[in-house]
Amino acid sequence: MIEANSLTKKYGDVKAVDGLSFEIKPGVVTGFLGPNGSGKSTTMRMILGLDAPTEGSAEVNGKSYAGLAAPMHEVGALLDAKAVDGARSARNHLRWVAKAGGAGRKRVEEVLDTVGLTSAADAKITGFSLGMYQRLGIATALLGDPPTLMFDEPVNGLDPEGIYWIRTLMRDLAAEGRTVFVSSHLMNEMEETAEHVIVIGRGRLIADMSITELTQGSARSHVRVVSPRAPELAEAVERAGGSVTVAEDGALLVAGLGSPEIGDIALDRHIGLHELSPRRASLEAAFMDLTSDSVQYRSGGHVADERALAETLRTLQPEGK
Ligand SMILES: Nc1ncnc2c1ncn2[C@@H]1O[C@H](COP(=O)(O)OP(=O)(O)OP(=O)(O)O)[C@@H](O)[C@H]1O
Repeated sequence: MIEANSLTKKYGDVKAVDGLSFEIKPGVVTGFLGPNGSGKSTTMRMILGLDAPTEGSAEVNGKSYAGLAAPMHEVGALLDAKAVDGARSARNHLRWVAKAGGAGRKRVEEVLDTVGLTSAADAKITGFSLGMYQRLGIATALLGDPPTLMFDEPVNGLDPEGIYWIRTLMRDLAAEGRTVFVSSHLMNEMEETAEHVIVIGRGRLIADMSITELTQGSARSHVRVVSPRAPELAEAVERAGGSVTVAEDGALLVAGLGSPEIGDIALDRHIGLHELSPRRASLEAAFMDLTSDSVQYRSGGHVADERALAETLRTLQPEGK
């Protein structure tokens, strides 16, 4: 569990983090989404006691970081994967950290295995690829077998295989009941990894909600239906309260009713279905809907203003889009 209460950090006149309050719960991966420079790293550093808040506070498992008796066994973090002594081997680096934090040599071998670095464990770290650095950073975070984990942009610069590996690991760690808090500046990345998102812009909270909540509420979520008796089905679906539009290929796009209801309507009338597929709005589209709502909306007790949201959205698109 991680808790931030009115967390604020000023660097001179710049408010890097501005009154952030949130609670990160165990058992799910929570994404921390915000454009570059929005204050994600600073927030994580304050949670880890590496930066002092100007105002407010942060707690890990109910205590401030400084109050944790055995920090390595309470929270593990990957902030900057390259911040290690490259002259050492991965095994020696981990042994050194383990000794300092109170973990045994057996645990070092376990984490090397978890991250797939056993065969490279005795090579000098300097020769590592970025992906291997990330794996080593994750191994270090896991050393104390902590219930809370934080990863700052862990997939940056990784190839698809590395990204897939990290995503799976995070979900597995959350499924074990751990608190997993992971930052990214890309919306599509978070959509694949997290169940819940905290979105910030310019150091301020913009949204704090589950991805399902966000996307199911979006008008862009619909069910795609293909049937040889489409017009008849469309009429029945509309009578049942669904709204239907027809795609270019003749498929019905139904909003307002779920697949089970549409399937039952078709069955009652003995109408054949060739396709019945729920299409969830993308996280990106759902956020667009929020902006176009033109009203301010509340999240986590904070009011997000439209301009901040629109500005944040613009910078959260996948690169090259
Ligand atoms: N030590 C520092 N001194 C002065 N300004 C800082 C310092 N650290 C961060 N900042 C500023 O605080 C703001 C937030 O930075 P931060 O690194 O927390 O953002 P971020 O969301 O993690 O972005 P990125 O993904 O680029 O790291 C930025 O404007 C940054 O320039």
